[in-house]
Amino acid sequence: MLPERFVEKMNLLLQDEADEFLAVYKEEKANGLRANPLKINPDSWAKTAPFSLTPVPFCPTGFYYGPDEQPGKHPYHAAGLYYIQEPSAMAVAEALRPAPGETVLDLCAAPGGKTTQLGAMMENKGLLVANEIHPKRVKALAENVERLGLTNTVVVNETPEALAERFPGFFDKILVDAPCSGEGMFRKEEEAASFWSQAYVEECAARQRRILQSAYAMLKEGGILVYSTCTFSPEENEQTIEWLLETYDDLRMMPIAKTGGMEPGRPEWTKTNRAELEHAVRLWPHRIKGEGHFIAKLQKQRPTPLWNGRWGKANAPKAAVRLYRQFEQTALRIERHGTIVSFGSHLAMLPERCPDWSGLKVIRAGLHLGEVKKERFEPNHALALALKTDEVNHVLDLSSTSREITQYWRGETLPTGGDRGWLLVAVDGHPFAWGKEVKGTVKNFYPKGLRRL
Ligand SMILES: C[S@@+](CC[C@H](N)C(=O)[O-])C[C@H]1O[C@@H](n2cnc3c(N)ncnc32)[C@H](O)[C@@H]1O
Repeated sequence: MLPERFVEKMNLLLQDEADEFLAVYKEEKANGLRANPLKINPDSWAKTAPFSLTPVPFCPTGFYYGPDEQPGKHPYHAAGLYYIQEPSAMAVAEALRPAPGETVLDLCAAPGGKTTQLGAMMENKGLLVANEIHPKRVKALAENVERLGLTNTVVVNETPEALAERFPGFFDKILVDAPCSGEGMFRKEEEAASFWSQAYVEECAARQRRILQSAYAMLKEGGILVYSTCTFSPEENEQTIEWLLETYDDLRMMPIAKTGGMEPGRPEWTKTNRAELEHAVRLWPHRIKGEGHFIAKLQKQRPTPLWNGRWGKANAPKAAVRLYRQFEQTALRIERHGTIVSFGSHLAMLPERCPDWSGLKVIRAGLHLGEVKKERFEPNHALALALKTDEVNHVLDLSSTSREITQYWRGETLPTGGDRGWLLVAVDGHPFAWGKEVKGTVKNFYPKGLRRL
């Protein structure tokens, strides 16, 4: 059931178009997945995938899948070949499109739909900071970052204000995918509709402004900000951008290409009626196949002193690094170069040009290599998912339709007859998890919390 006042408000805003807009709430939602170019070639994979996929017009790695399919339950999902994402949400990272090597912040990042898309665009080069304020939601973000094989990403659990204090003028590109009243989620999550009120819309708008103040402070001169919501209210969209342009007179709106049915922002829904608001885009559920989004892109012009904080330094004990290097020499065919840091008994390799994070809450810093346990090195699941099968000496490749892959996913051991030590269990050639083959049996190293029970 749609809130009555929401229906009245949309009728006023959309007038002749309102019936068409409101009718979509009676239809089935569209389902989408975004193929992960860090692991597969999206186009060729889509042709052979075990789902019926059709392209999303505004995202080259995005596909719609049918209402009866369940890609979330397939082992390819666990192997990080794709991310299940509401189709219109796929347009947001496309508008920012960071290049490999840039310094990028995703300020409101959980559960990681846009982070994983940005990381793939960056080809794991440069630095991507994925921040989430809520301690529970940040866990899902870290899991998705690992599953998709991101190695240049630092997952952080901070407020935007704490980050702004530490990183003024630091980032080339920032995404604020803001917490919003979620009017575009009413079809996907019925609960979102029960939260809705005009007062809630206004509360969200005030919070968005606070978050944007922090984002602005963290941009370099010439840096680019993308702001997005999954709601339709002008208060949280055009009016938020109007406020931003009035507050920071050096911010310039940049046009976003209006592909695949996207429409311009609506200046007439603001006080000042600035024509440049048309550079923003609206994805309407009655115009595209998806739930709806608003996206705006802006560039900072004001001279901003460059960040001059401290950089991250290697601090891992030599003995621990030696154990990792021994593991690398026996199990892998590659050597990874980078700054290795320790968190207790755990080792991680930092992304390029990574700042010092002391005093801030970091959940995951770059690539989690593994842990030293009783003088031995145990590789982490994240390392398995960041490798390619030809980078590992021993691979146990299982078919996605085999009983063994389901057994392994459940946490069972597998009899193989060999004794090769660490090996990479793969599904149809894609890394799935670590296993340790000892005296004829592969011991299961699929993380307990991720098992499919
Ligand atoms: C729209 S969701 C982000 C979705 C995510 N970007 C994705 O693509 O998967 C907005 C996020 O902002 C977080 N949030 C809530 N209040 C916040 C605040 N005051 N500052 C920053 N983030 C906040 C929420 O916990 C939520 O995870």
